[in-house]
Amino acid sequence: MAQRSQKSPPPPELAADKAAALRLTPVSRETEARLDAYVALLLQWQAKTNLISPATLPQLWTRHVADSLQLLRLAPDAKTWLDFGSGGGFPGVVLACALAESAGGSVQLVERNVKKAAFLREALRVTGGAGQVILADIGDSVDRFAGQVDCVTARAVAPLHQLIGFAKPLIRQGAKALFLKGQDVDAELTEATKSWKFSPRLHPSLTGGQGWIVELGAVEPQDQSAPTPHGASV
Ligand SMILES: C[S@@+](CC[C@H](N)C(=O)[O-])C[C@H]1O[C@@H](n2cnc3c(N)ncnc32)[C@H](O)[C@@H]1O
Repeated sequence: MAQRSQKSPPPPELAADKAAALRLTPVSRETEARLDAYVALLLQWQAKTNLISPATLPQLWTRHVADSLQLLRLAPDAKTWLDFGSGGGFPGVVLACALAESAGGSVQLVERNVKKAAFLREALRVTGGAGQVILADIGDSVDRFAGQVDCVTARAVAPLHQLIGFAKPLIRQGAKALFLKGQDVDAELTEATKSWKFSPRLHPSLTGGQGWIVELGAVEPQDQSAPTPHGASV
């Protein structure tokens, strides 16, 4: 069970931001209690470790929590999730808090930074989130999850072409990919099509700004031996 927060209420600016976030992405009372515990821990650790950009702290709930929660409605039947480069826990810990309420739901959080992995473990412990932290490099660990993942996620970890390379074994086995991207999504898509054939669905972020979610259901490498329009091979 989530540990109910015994602290005083959040400062007024965070209370308004939290209300706005939960209007965008409503959650159960149980999930809200877990998220409260997570935010309290994150603010505590943030004082000594840089987990998120300090400039975004006043919008922690909308910029980070709701940004993460919005993925759930794009994969409503997904039970097993894998989050690449979870860092301070977005979207991985937020998803783990929400999935704790659904039977069989869980998230694997892959993070190579020792300190951040320790934070993620503590966040799962304090919130009772359904997940597990994997202290590893994505490239070294992803193969072992093929066939077991319904949905793979990443935010602010690597360019799209690299994320597709990491996720390819999972997507081939039926996983859906949901990658949170910013305003440079078009350039990233253009770059990725040099290496990969794919048909992305683009969802505008519910949290406003210039954010997008790139949804992928199938990827294949481009045929590197195909002749170019000038007759040379690439
Ligand atoms: C900019 S942070 C973003 C963290 C979080 N996803 C978010 O949106 O707040 C990128 C995180 O990905 C991790 N990371 C980057 N490349 C990785 C890799 N190849 N394997 C595992 N973790 C990686 C970094 O250690 C860092 O914690």
